[in-house]
Amino acid sequence: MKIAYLGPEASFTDLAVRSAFAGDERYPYVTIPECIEAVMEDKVDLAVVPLENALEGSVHITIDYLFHEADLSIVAEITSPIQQHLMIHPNQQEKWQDVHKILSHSHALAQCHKYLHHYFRGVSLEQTTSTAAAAKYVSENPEHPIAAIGNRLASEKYQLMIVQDDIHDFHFNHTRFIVLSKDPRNIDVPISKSNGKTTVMVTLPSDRSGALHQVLSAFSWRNINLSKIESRPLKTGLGNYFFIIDIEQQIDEVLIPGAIAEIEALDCNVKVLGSYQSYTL
Ligand SMILES: O=C(O)C(=O)C[C@]1(C(=O)O)C=C[C@@H](O)C=C1
Repeated sequence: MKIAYLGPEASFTDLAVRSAFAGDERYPYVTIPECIEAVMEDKVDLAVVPLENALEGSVHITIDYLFHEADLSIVAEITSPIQQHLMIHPNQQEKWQDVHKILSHSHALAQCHKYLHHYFRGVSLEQTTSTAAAAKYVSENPEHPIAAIGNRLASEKYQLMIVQDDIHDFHFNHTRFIVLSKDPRNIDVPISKSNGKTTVMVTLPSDRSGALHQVLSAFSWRNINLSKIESRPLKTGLGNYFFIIDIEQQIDEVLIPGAIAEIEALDCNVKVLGSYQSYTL
């Protein structure tokens, strides 16, 4: 299979793809929308993109793109531990504490916020398209006093030196990656499997009091466990939102379809993004 991922090589997304799809062909793309479009345009079979980090929360571009732009299904979820390290070009080894700029993905910078505030106050932070893109940039600019934040594979791949390891602010740092496909299908990944999940996106009728409460009741009285609900702007005006809801079980024949039918009868719009297995690295 051909698999698009947020690259370049040695991003955290690449690490997840290497573990879950060891024998498959990997195709790096610069941005998350480019990965998603590669599936829509049949350039690849699947795309793997980040969805949520335990410290920094959702990757909004992924959620928004799936709601507004793409008609794809989530076919698997891969949760991976995330360890962030500070790395520099070996030419800058002596002066690593005096770097002028630190580059990384916005989520990685946020995961190390306390560390950066404490040790690199006043140093400019620059966002890159991924942690691996930051490492690659540092390796291509050996004369600049700059550093990147990323994983160990990136330091090896781009021949950088790790000067501080495990700089993420909280020990429990995990990211959920989703596997996207044009058709709902079963993807079997040779890593440890936990319970299945279903993700839906719900739009409420405008201006009806209690609508969200009624949506949640449709799940609650059926004893369907939810693990996440988050609102995102509909982009039609202030105060207009859609909701992304994670259900802690795979779609069945009765309970979830029943809840969806009840929610639709309330004039809500429901889109099932996927019903899939959850894997943990
Ligand atoms: O930049 C990378 O290496 C990515 O794969 C992206 C990403 C993210 O979007 O959250 C993935 C995992 C980490 O949480 C940091 C960055």
